[in-house]
Amino acid sequence: MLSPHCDTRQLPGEGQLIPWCQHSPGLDPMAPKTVLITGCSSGIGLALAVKMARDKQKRFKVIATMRNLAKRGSLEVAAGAALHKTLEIRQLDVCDERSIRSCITGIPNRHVDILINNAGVGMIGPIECQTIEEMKGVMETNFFGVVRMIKEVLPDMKKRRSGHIVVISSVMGLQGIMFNDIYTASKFAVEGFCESLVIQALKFNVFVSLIEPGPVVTEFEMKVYEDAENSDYSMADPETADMFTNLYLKNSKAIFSSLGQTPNEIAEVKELVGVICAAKPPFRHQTNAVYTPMTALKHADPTGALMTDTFYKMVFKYDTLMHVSLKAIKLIRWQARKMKQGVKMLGFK
Ligand SMILES: NC(=O)C1=CN([C@@H]2O[C@H](COP(=O)(O)OP(=O)(O)OC[C@H]3O[C@@H](n4cnc5c(N)ncnc54)[C@H](OP(=O)(O)O)[C@@H]3O)[C@@H](O)[C@H]2O)C=CC1
Ligand SMILES: CC1=C(/C=C/C(C)=C/C=C/C(C)=C/C=O)C(C)(C)CCC1
Repeated sequence: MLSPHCDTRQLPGEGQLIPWCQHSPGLDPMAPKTVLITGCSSGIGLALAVKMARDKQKRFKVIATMRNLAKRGSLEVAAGAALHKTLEIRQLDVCDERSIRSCITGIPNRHVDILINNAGVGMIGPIECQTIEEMKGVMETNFFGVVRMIKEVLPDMKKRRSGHIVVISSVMGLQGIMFNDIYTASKFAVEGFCESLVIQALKFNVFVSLIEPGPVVTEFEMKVYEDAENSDYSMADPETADMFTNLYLKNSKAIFSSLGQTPNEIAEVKELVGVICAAKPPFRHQTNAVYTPMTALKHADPTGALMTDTFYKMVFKYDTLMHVSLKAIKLIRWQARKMKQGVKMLGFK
């Protein structure tokens, strides 16, 4: 019989049911795993921290970190009874090595089973209007933030011959989107770094997984739109400035409203928690099946022509058709959600 901490869910692409506790052979399978998550003041980090801390099988002890502890209120409320039981809140700024070291050193035996690199910032707009310092800021958080965290925990994981490093990347880690040049570059950097590291890590029984969400409705979206509203576009030529404000922003809002997932959907069992608990965690996992055909364009044609032609036409030629399709997708997803709610209310799983 399996222990109560073993999970036999069948994950997509897996042919057999495997108990998750085989993930760390040699360790007490009953002991909860210590999970450290960065950027838990809002959005995906907060949702995931709560989901894991409130796990019915009590498989996790969550160290939910944030750079500014004054923002802990929402997490404390959402965690409810899990606070100080299966969830602790700690300060950690991924741009500050001392803050990282002090947080990790404060954990008994520096023992982190699962590291979830979630902290990140967005940046949109024409590059003519962004300073190199601002661009470096995005790389500092999204790329070097991940590198700093992994450098701190990997040696311990290697010694223990066990561990899982999860990185919240993005579909923009796979494919560029206009006016997201620097953000995309930061996520490509993360993907390249992890793709190189994964093989060496595997030799030490340490898994690396990249999670690639499409648009998720969080403060991330609000922050980039707010920045966009307050930015000065006089450094860009009028055609580029107009393309960004009147074409990109309009299209992006439509994409978020039709394809956007909620942070809770990302944290849901078959998404992040499913990947984390898999016996053999996948290296890459996209969370939004509706968005996946878009990223597939790149792999279908290595010359890049299929992807660039399609995106060019979507933006500049078939704008109206794209909006009609997005509205149809929004309606279908709304109906699917309602049906799911109805099924839940009737008491079916
Ligand atoms: N929303 C989306 O559409 C998508 C988001 N992602 C990725 O998901 C991750 C989470 O974003 P999301 O939840 O959407 O956005 P949120 O803005 O809601 O959350 C981002 C979190 O990162 C934190 N953070 C930023 N800088 C630092 C830092 N230096 N040190 C520690 N924490 C920091 C923020 O803290 P603070 O409150 O202090 O700013 C916040 O807690 C990011 O990596 C993002 O790139 C990927 C695909 C899509
Ligand atoms: C797909 C697509 C578009 C926009 C996609 C967006 C806006 C994706 C956002 C993803 C996010 C926010 C990821 C975060 O990491 C355009 C350019 C409007 C038109 C062409 C096709």
